[in-house]
Parts: sequence; structure tokens; C-alpha cells
Amino acid sequence: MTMLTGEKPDRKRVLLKVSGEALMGGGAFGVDQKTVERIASDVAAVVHSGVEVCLVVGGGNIFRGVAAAAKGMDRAQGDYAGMLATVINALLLQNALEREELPTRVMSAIDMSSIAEPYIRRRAVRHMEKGRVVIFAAGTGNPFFTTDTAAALRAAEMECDVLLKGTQVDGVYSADPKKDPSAKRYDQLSYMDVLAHDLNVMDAAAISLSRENKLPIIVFNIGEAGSFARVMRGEGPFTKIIEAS
Ligand SMILES: Nc1ncnc2c1ncn2[C@@H]1O[C@H](COP(=O)(O)OP(=O)(O)OP(=O)(O)O)[C@@H](O)[C@H]1O
Ligand SMILES: O=c1ccn([C@@H]2O[C@H](COP(=O)(O)O)[C@@H](O)[C@H]2O)c(=O)[nH]1
Repeated sequence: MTMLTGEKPDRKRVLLKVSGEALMGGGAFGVDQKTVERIASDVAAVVHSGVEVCLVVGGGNIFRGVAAAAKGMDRAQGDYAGMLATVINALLLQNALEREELPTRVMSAIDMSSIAEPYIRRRAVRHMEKGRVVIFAAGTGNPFFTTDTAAALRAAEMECDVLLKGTQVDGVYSADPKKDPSAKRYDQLSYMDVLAHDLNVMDAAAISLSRENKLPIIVFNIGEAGSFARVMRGEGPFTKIIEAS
């Protein structure tokens, strides 16, 4: 039974958004190899439990267009640089996943055929049906977006059951917990709660797209070893974002 036949799929498929900043480990910039290996091993554990996993990786550990624009750089040019940063992270993750003996493909939203396949939705679906871990690189391929939006977009295209945002905080708080230690963590929120209260853990475009596609979002701390598998078993801490009942 395949998605391409149009029949209801008999499988569990998830998209994990890996924070670029999480790849820094304890560092202030770039990539900590041990952290990449640990995240790859966490992904392998979930794949071995029978779940189809695809990934979107951020680039904030290397370059963010919006930060460069604040210092005078042209925003779109900075965003293209940011998207290239995600490709670097995708290649590093691919290598670490292959060392876990997982079959992988990197598919890029910006054409760079020497190092990654171009993103073609139906090919990505086939890769996943064959048990490959697909890493979606270069975000949406468009400036003025983020990899959170790319994650919501690819999760909808792949008909994933859930979008997991693996970030540096263990859920969505009433305020940024890095700035306000008294902020309270929520176990569950509606998409509208997040939008109406401007809870900036994820950008509004990603929340809106997920809402339109009835795609549940789970926000959790990917910095904790084994957290991806624990969240998949329903063990917290995490915040679930769904439609209000
Ligand atoms: N209400 C909130 N609840 C939780 N975190 C929040 C909130 N508001 C802001 N944040 C911040 O949002 C950050 C996560 O989003 P951000 O886009 O900065 O990173 P990311 O997507 O994980 O990383 P990258 O962009 O590098 O891929 C958290 O580290 C936290 O500091
Ligand atoms: O669709 C996209 C995705 C990303 N960008 C740029 O890349 C950087 C890094 O992505 P993060 O989501 O911040 O990790 C982002 O700041 C943008 O500059 C993009 O332009 N379009």
C-alpha cells in the first residue's frame, strides 16, 4: 500500500525539525561533531522502532538572514546564505546517519545536483516508502521564510502524522524561558493560543500552515539524549500544539 496510489497509508510517518543551534552542543557557533552523532543515534532509535522519519535542519548555528539584515546586509541575500547553511548541516547529519547504517537522501530546495538531489515531492515520498531517511535541505528555497515553515510545508507534503520541533527548550512557555525564568511551560496549546499570544517558539507562518493542514506540532528539547524516542512514546516534557477541542 503506497501513498502514491492514493490509498490510506498504513504507517507512522513523522517529520523532525532539528534546530541548527542545537548542533552547536555547548559551543557558541558552528557544529559539535559529538552532538551531531548523538542526534543521529537518537533518530536511528526511532527509525528502528518502525517509524518513517524525515528531517528538516535549521541553519541558525551558522547564519541567519534576519540577523545579517539587522547589520545592514540585503535581507534576501542573507537568507540565501542562511539556506546554504542548512545544506552544510544536512550533509553533516547525512554522514552521521549513514554511520548509523541508515539509508538516507538529502533533497535540496535549491538546485545543487553535485551534492544533493533536487526536491521532487513524489520522489521524496518514494524514498520514504523505501525506508530511507530523507533530509530536506535549503528550507523552502525562498528568502523571507524559516526552516520552521519549511518543516511545516514538507510535513504536509509528506502527509506526516506529526511535526516534531526539536529545539533548545522543552516546550512552549508563556514567555521566552531564556529571558524570563518565571515563564510557565504549557503541556498543550491550540494553534490560535500560540498565534494570539505571540509565543515565539515557532514562526507564525509555520503555525498557520500546520493549522490549515491539521498537522499536530510537538515542541521538545533535542539537547537531551534520547528525547526524540521518549517523546515518540508520549513521555514528556513537551508541548503539543493542536486544534482546540
Ligand atoms: N514562548 C516561548 N516558549 C518557548 N521558547 C521560546 C518562546 N519565545 C521564544 N522562545 C525561544 O525560541 C527558541 C526556539 O526557536 P528558534 O527559531 O530561535 O530556534 P530553532 O528553530 O530551534 O533553531 P534554528 O533556527 O537554529 O534552527 C527557543 O530557544 C527559545 O529561546
Ligand atoms: O525557507 C527558508 C529557510 C531558511 N531561510 C534562511 O536560512 C536561515 C537559517 O534557517 P533557520 O530557520 O533560522 O534555522 C534563516 O534565518 C533564513 O535566513 C530562508 O531564507 N528560507
